[in-house]
Amino acid sequence: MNKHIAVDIGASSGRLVLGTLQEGKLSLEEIHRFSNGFTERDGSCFWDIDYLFDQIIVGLRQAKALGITECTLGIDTWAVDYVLLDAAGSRIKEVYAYRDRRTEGVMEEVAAILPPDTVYAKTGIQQLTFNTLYQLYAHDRKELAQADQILLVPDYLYYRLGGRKINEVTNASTTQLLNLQTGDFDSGLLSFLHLRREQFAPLTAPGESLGFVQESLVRQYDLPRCQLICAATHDTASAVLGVPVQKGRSAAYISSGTWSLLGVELDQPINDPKAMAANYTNEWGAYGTYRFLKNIMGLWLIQEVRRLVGERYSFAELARLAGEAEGFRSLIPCNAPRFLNPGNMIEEIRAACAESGQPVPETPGQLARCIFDSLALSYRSYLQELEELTGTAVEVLQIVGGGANNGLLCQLTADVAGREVLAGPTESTALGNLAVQLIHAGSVANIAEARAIIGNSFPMASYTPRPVPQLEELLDRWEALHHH
Ligand SMILES: Nc1ncnc2c1ncn2[C@@H]1O[C@H](COP(=O)(O)OP(=O)(O)OP(=O)(O)O)[C@@H](O)[C@H]1O
Ligand SMILES: C[C@H](O)[C@H](O)[C@@H](O)C(=O)CO
Ligand SMILES: [Mg+2]
Repeated sequence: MNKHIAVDIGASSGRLVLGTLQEGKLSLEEIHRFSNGFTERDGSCFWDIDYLFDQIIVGLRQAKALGITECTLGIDTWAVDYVLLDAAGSRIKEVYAYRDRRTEGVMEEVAAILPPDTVYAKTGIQQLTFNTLYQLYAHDRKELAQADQILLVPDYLYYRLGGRKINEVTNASTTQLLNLQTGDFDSGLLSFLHLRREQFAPLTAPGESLGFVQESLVRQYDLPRCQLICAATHDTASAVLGVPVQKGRSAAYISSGTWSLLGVELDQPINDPKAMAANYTNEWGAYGTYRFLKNIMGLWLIQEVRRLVGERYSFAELARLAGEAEGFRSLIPCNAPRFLNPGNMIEEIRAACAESGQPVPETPGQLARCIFDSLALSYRSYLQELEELTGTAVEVLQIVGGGANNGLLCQLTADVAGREVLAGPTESTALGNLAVQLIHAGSVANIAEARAIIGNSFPMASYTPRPVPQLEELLDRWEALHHH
């Protein structure tokens, strides 16, 4: 089979992308793109998982209409969120979105019972209020006890298509329940949650075949014959696979989308006390690697501003307006919990600026510039921490994902971080998803070859650092903001 389709569903949008490898070049054709997002109902936040499944079917029908009669298919989505199945394999409940406020205070409550350093030594996963560990702790215990199977979102979509129940390892690691030493769900953490191992599925690695899309679906919807290949189903794990390698230069990546995930790919985890104090994570990567990274609030900030000012402003337009606004006029501590899911992001940003005695952004351009300036300074700070924790200096920063299209943010990042930024591929997640399929098909030998092909197929934009006037003063302001 030489047709390969990546299903990449992020928190803000999803897409089905056809990958074609010809004479050493990989090309992408977007077959279907759709919006995604959670809705608030009676004070809770839910994803519409049936809508997402339906969009996959729509995309596959379009692939068939394009003449694709058979293909392989890989699925990746955002992390941590889960689906409960009953013994008949039916979904028990709506799928909570990780920005739901039910986990507020839970991390602290659990920390009073389970020492965080014990959990970090076991799992190496950063403390995020919405980790599956905390979501399950907050979940109704009776309902959890009824769950015959707990699948993460992409596992569930595979199950709906092919009937096979798995927990794919890269995404399973984001639950903060996988034990680095045993390579399985940690029995102590499961019993803390009153859960049994058999309520989870077999841990499965990227590259395994998961059978075919069920014949009943193929017939009912006139779909291609699809072999399901287990992708690196955490979208960030796929994004990292899609980052071209910089020969001879040490690089770090930023997977820049709803979140900005800044990190490096390691062969061994770093879960020592220093890494814990800096709240760096060791999410599992494909092929036995680890994604040593940090979650930064990311372009969620501008997504929310755009939602409020009106979607008549494209992201490109907001970046242009930001470019016309005064630089470093107002800054926000991007990773502060207040920005995780405020009712009104514009008011939250304005309040944060007012409270810290800074000019309050008024226009969309000023708001956007405040966000991009602040993200760039966040990247600089966390990059410095990353270098200290790994003991490796970073020469080049590779920004992939939708944020690679934001030239202003890429340039600001190069300026304040003082190193070259290489931007692209925008669709690194889909490319990493396809890479696993191509390796499974034997068309590509390994991930190193896949990354070389991606680098040769998708040119990257280079941003070299420009001098930042009064940089020292600006960094002092940035520091003060975090101790405000
Ligand atoms: N032309 C553009 N100019 C500026 N910013 C852009 C442009 N195109 C996309 N973006 C930025 O990219 C973001 C979307 O990135 P991306 O498509 O990687 O996210 P996603 O895959 O939908 O979600 P997730 O991050 O959850 O995977 C938008 O929020 C926007 O800020
Ligand atoms: C909630 C997760 O940290 C988040 O989804 C991030 O890991 C991700 O998947 C970004 O797309
Ligand atoms: Mg994405």
